[in-house]
Amino acid sequence: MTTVAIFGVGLIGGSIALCLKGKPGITVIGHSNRPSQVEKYLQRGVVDYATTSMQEAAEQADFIFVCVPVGNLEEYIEKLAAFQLKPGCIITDAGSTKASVAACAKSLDFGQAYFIGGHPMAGSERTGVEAASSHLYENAFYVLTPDEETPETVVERLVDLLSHTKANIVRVNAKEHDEIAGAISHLPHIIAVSLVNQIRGYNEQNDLYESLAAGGFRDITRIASGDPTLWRDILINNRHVVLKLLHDWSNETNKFVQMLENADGDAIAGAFETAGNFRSKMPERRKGMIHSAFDCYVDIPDHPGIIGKITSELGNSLINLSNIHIIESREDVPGILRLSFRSQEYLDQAVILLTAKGYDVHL
Ligand SMILES: NC(=O)c1ccc[n+]([C@@H]2O[C@H](COP(=O)([O-])OP(=O)(O)OC[C@H]3O[C@@H](n4cnc5c(N)ncnc54)[C@H](O)[C@@H]3O)[C@@H](O)[C@H]2O)c1
Ligand SMILES: O=C(O)C(=O)C[C@]1(C(=O)O)C=C[C@@H](O)C=C1
Repeated sequence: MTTVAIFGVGLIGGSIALCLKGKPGITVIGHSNRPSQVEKYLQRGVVDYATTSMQEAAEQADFIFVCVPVGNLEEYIEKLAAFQLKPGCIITDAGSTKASVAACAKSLDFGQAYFIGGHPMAGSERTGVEAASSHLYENAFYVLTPDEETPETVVERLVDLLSHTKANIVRVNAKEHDEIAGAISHLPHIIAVSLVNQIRGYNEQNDLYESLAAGGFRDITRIASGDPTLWRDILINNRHVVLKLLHDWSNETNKFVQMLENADGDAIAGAFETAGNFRSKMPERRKGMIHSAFDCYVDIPDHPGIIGKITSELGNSLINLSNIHIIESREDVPGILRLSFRSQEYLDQAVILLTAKGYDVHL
């Protein structure tokens, strides 16, 4: 039996738990300091067992996932080093930054246990176990940052366990990870927040700004609704990288200032063309890179006409679909349909309708 302990059963930890729970030979233990949370994990069926004792969860684990906010990672890793961990136990984390946690782990003595940094490149602006989904990591990239001293067999054991997430595992150096994550995740969050705050200022004088904001504004600003504490921690932790990126960003926006001052239409069109070409080359299936704003996943049994039936049910109830995508269908699992909507309202209506009609719907 393989025992997996998860510290921080929120969006990310809860989704890992859901990927692993019920798989042959795997038991999932969830930990929270708060008894009410422990109760909740059990009630929602996210874990097999839950406890408020960190030591109890850690000492029986073969794998430990630390999925707490970046600002609390080091304190958790330090506590783990004080326990009698099982020989061969693998500790990993899910933090959005990797260099500082890797340095912290390196400074500790885990006995015969190992630490390998991790970061699933998928998530959402939502938090908490309520937002967890067994489909979150499907087709996304999942970064591991083993160092040169981590034995290959140990990395392979973790990769093997993570195959249940259906993510693509990639190995990246921790420092390089932080530079890239800074550019493709941390900087976009800052841009989204600054943009929303700029418009919020105009809206104070005239609330038509808010009313007229349509697809473009909503698409680029969804991530501005991320958890403030979580993002505070990420940005402070990776501030040296992010500061350099903001400097480059300022140069990019200055190019637009110049192009507009010069009314240089060719340069403006050229900027859109270059960006469009690059973006269109990003494969759609890479959920971690680009994913639609309001998605749900429906398990579809292998019946002819089932997709038409689902879309008709939605159409009959005037629920507008913005996209539909069949995620690979394999012999051992039912097919999965990804349904995308333009608003949270349509998504909520679709989930209620399809669940009432007996479909298995996941967020
Ligand atoms: N949100 C994303 O899109 C995303 C994606 C990839 C990785 N991550 C990383 O995963 C980790 C967890 O993020 P999440 O989105 O699951 O957040 P979340 O708020 O949904 O979950 C955090 C969990 O940690 C627990 N926790 C334990 N100690 C805590 C403390 N002192 N303060 C606050 N919470 C504490 C919370 O109870 C909760 O269960 C973070 O390190 C984050 O950087 C997030
Ligand atoms: O899709 C989102 O809402 C996310 O914010 C996910 C996202 C990202 O920026 O892409 C956020 C933080 C992570 O560490 C990894 C993924």
